[in-house]
Amino acid sequence: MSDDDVDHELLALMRQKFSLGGANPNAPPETKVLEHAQFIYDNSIDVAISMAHTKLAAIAVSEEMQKREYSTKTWSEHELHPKAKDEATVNFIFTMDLLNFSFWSLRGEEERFTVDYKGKKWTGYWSLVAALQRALEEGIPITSPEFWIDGGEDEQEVRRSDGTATEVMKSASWKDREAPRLPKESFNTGVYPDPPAPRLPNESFDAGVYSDLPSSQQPTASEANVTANVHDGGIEVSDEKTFEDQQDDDSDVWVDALEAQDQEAVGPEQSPKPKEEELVTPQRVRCTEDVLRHVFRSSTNEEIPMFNLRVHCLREAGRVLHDHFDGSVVTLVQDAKGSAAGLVNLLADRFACFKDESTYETKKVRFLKRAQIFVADLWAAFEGEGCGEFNDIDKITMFADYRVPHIMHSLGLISYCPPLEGRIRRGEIIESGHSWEVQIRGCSIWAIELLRREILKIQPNAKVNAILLDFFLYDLAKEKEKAGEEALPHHRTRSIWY
Ligand SMILES: Nc1nc2c(c(CN[C@H]3C=C[C@H](O)[C@@H]3O)cn2[C@@H]2O[C@H](COP(=O)(O)O)[C@@H](O)[C@H]2O)c(=O)[nH]1
Repeated sequence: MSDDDVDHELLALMRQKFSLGGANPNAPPETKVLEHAQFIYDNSIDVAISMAHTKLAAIAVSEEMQKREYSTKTWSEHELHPKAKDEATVNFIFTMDLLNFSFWSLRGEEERFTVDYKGKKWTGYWSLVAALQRALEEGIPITSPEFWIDGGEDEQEVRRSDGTATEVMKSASWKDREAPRLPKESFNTGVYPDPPAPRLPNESFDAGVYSDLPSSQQPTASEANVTANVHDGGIEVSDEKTFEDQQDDDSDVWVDALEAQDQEAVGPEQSPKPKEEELVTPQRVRCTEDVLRHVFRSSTNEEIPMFNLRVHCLREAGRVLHDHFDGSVVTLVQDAKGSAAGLVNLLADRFACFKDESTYETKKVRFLKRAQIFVADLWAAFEGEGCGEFNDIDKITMFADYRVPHIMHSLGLISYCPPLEGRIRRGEIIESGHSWEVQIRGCSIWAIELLRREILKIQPNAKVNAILLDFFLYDLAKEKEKAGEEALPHHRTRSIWY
């Protein structure tokens, strides 16, 4: 064979080994999370999986899940989870999983971020769910993507004071809009009046940029990413708060205007009471930082961790949904055409704040925890139907956070090398992207896969997948935490990813 001849055998081998020549467009979507988890486990030196404990746990966990009739139905039985199978629930779950990270606190139970709702005090993940439910009850559309982009609608409904006639008024531009004159008491009901128009002309909003930042300060996509990706594979609160600083300025403007309005309302020369026939400005809220601080207010003096990055996640997601999915989460879900892996990949490709990846031994590895838990929550909330119907749901893995690895360690499924266990026991933070953090996350995903396989060996007809195992272990962890049965604390990483 001369040098010019093509060695077709070698080419076929290379194509097969490196899937060269373009991926097969008809191949079903894959997230590669489980493949990467196995790679991490095969190359891990600081985290181990005990097959003996895995076999024992397979018996205990499958028996307990059967006893509790643990299924997708369990999801909606939680007091705070939405029950309806409708678009509002799709939006609720998306909002929840957009912000579903880093609730742990260095403070004690009495001091940590806490949300009072329905007569109870909620912490951790449940504080987020409670805050969202509370906001909706207060009339704040916190689960609406259009609300997040802070530009508000171009149209606003203006009701007559007798509530009968309604006319839709197209506001020429936010700049021209009058600050509303609402009687003071409406403010106290927690229903916020519109803040004064931002200082930008409407066109800056139409340009699809954040509406309340002077264009000179708009975070470009890469800047926003840089803000969002301060650390490889993870994220920390960044100092560059051009975006947030501007938010502070705007909210000051609004607070000043409201105080002036209050003065007006309570000053000696009472502003004339609005005449009955006058139109009452609609009680519509805009997504300013003050409104978000109200949504996530705590009954202790610790604010919700990483508040600025949560605001960033909402703004980014609102803008991406507005620009690419006509502002609708349902459209986003439908674009995945019934594939769970496809929807996970869509989230990771389109939303920086879902792109939960890291590197291990110079190889890029994917965890995609919040993208996967969004699909899993949809599947469970809709019991596998409608927006929760996926033809490949078993491709979803365990969600690599800080809570489930914690219970897996206490069950003996995973164990840590002494230096790592010491670090965790001392409550010292492990940097996001650190090899130890990546090994804990990857080995936890792989351990759940081994547990699932062991359960199917003893019960071939068991209706179990990584999602239900994960949900069950999370709920079990919370029960043990409540009962004070925690041996080792969970590992601590401040990260937007989980
Ligand atoms: N792997 C995994 N991680 C989960 C959950 C959930 C809640 N899922 C609900 C839906 C179905 C289940 O039945 C649950 O009722 C929250 N988290 C994560 O934990 C952390 C919060 O912990 P703590 O501060 O202690 O509340 C944070 O990273 C959060 O993202 C889960 O299920 N699996």
